[in-house]
Amino acid sequence: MAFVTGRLGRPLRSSLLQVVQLHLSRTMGASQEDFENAMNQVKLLKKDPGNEVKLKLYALYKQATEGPCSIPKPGVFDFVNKAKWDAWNALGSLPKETARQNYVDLVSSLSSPSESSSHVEPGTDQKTPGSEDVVVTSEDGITKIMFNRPAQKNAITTQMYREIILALEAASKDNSTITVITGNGDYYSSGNDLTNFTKIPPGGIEEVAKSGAVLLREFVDCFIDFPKPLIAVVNGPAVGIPVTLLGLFDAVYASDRATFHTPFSHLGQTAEGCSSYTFPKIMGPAKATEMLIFGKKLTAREACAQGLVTEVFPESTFQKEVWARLKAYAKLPPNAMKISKELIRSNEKEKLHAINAEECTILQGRWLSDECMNAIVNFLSRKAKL
Ligand SMILES: CCCCCC/C=C/C(=O)SCCNC(=O)CCNC(=O)[C@H](O)C(C)(C)COP(=O)(O)OP(=O)(O)OC[C@H]1O[C@@H](n2cnc3c(N)ncnc32)[C@H](O)[C@@H]1OP(=O)(O)O
Repeated sequence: MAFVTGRLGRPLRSSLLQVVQLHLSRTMGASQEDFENAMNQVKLLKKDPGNEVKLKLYALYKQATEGPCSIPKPGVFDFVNKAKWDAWNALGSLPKETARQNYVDLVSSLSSPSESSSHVEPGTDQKTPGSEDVVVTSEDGITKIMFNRPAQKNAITTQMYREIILALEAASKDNSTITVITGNGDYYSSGNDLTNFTKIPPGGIEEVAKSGAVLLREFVDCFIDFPKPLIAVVNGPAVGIPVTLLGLFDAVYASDRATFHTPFSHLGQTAEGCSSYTFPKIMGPAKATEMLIFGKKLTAREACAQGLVTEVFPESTFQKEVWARLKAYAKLPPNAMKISKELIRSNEKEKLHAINAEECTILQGRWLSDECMNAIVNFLSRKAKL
């Protein structure tokens, strides 16, 4: 840890790079060969991935091969080309290498049934085969999206953010009535996988920060816009983004073993998931400050007293009680529930999108700060037993 002290800046960046060398096994960006393989895989997809995904693939392909969209915008009645142009243009100045990597990741999440989190047939009772990092099942009117990296405390990789986006998009349209997010193992989730920051593309750390902010914004937007009742079944401790997102859920059921921790200042980071707005609204600014600025960890009962958690259950009966209750809720008329959710949430949506955008812009800058790099180097050094 010698290299994390003193005045930072360039030396710290090179320290981060040194630590990153220890984590490089999974960190190389997609090669041209990976990209070409992915293009071939797309042609072999057994199922039509749907228009939204096809537009994403088109946009990423164009960005990866031609760079930012610079062709004239098609006319309003040229619906197909306008949708393609919009999708490409929305990628802004995303670097070619990142687009290539995102394309490869997206195809890999689609191409094998055991890999995709979002390919549960709508309305069917089935489990996604295989043991992947995000597992989606749909049963008894409930679509369950489960973090599934128990050995890493369900830390969320960039691939998982993308899979959850796809899973939420699919769940919003499937036949289920309610959607649940939960974790496998002893943790709900330990938040952003801090090794996400070690995948340094040719554009450097600036590019990591930029593409991270784009991904985070898209991820949180999906929660803001999710149309059905969204329930968190918090089976254990939660750190970082899985905590902040709770303000966008419709109900939060927690085991009495769960804890809620947002150590952003310790990490040189700032609030996300719209928590800079939802937390003060839910618990008042003073309690929100203790969590979001001072990193105070709450027990499940404290979080319930603050209004962040709906109800706490003893660990011994948690799963049984919560799922029995959710199965009963899932039998309620789906349209009435969706309309009521719309009534409760719609007047906040625009504001939440603006807050999300602002939080992501601020975080993009934070990720480049010495404070943040220092914290990540510290974590990686401990992990690498330096
Ligand atoms: C696209 C980018 C979007 C970014 C969004 C912004 C999000 C911000 C956040 O979420 S901030 C929160 C980040 N999370 C953390 O800071 C938690 C870090 N982890 C820990 O502090 C601890 O691991 C712990 C308290 C969660 C658990 O401690 P312990 O019980 O002692 O277990 P281990 O530390 O041994 O963990 C087991 C194993 O898991 C790995 N791991 C756990 N959490 C993370 C993580 N967040 N990122 C990466 N890896 C994690 C840990 O390193 C161990 O791995 P190993 O066995 O050493 O290989």
